[in-house]
Amino acid sequence: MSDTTDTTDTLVDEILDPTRKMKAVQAERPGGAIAGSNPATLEADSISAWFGDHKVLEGVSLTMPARKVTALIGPSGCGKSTFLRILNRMHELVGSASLSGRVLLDGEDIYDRGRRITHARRQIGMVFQKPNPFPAMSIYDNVTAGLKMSGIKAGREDKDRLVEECLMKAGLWKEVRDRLRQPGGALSGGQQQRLCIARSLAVRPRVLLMDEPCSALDPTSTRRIEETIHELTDEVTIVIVTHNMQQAARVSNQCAFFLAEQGTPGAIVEHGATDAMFNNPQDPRTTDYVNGRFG
Ligand SMILES: Nc1ncnc2c1ncn2[C@@H]1O[C@H](COP(=O)(O)OP(=O)(O)OP(=O)(O)O)[C@@H](O)[C@H]1O
Repeated sequence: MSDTTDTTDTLVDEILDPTRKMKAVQAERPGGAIAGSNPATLEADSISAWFGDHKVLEGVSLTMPARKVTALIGPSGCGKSTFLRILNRMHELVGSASLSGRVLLDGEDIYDRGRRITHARRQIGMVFQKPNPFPAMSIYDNVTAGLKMSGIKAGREDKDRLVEECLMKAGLWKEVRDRLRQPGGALSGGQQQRLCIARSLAVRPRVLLMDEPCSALDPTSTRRIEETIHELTDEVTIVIVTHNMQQAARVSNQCAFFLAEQGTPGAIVEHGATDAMFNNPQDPRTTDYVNGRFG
């Protein structure tokens, strides 16, 4: 067996058994390391962001604890999606975009010089507003597509196990197990979104970012995704942008309320436990927003 195959097999084993990698990492580097595969705490420290000269975020600091769901709420244009995209280095894909501040994944700055962008993206996955499976690709290949993009090769048996595991976690296995070779594009919108979640999980992210994942879905599919979010909290830290206050209340442990007032950059007005944000907010602007008085 070649060295390449050994490395590949190890990576696949790590994907299938996250504790294996963590034990190895912890043995090598006491105190933990960025390369682990367990849910991580994500911390934004004084994040400001620009598109060209237009400052869209100002001094945003927020801790998103491991194994918790954090909801980002606020009216349109206040910078929630920009903030989310900063959390996995997607903001820098826009030519005019810039930022200041730090994003710490279990204490390690993903923007440190020398940290590869692909490393951050693999550990911090993203599910988008509109389900975006590869439509002509089979359900099975959609799930394993992330492996290929991350340069991870796997044998058939390992892939089979991984596909089943990820589809189970995404709550889709029972619906598709008899038609894994059918195209991803043939699924319903809600099923496609769960397929995208399964695809994200296949590279064993430590954090999953979700940008309005239910806004294109009907109420039943929305419920199903919310159940999936609940079931995933032991697997991955979740940060979700949502305009739906009931959804924020149902799925999140904590909320951060963003606002961009009168042409000023977006900032966090208030954040805290979801119960407190909805039932006992400290800022009158939060009270108005969560009660649907604006936005
Ligand atoms: N690619 C871009 N180029 C230039 N400006 C942008 C770009 N993307 C977002 N903006 C601007 O940044 C600000 C924040 O936008 P962002 O999409 O982050 O807000 P949001 O709170 O997520 O809004 P929504 O809830 O409507 O999705 C807005 O003023 C928007 O016009």
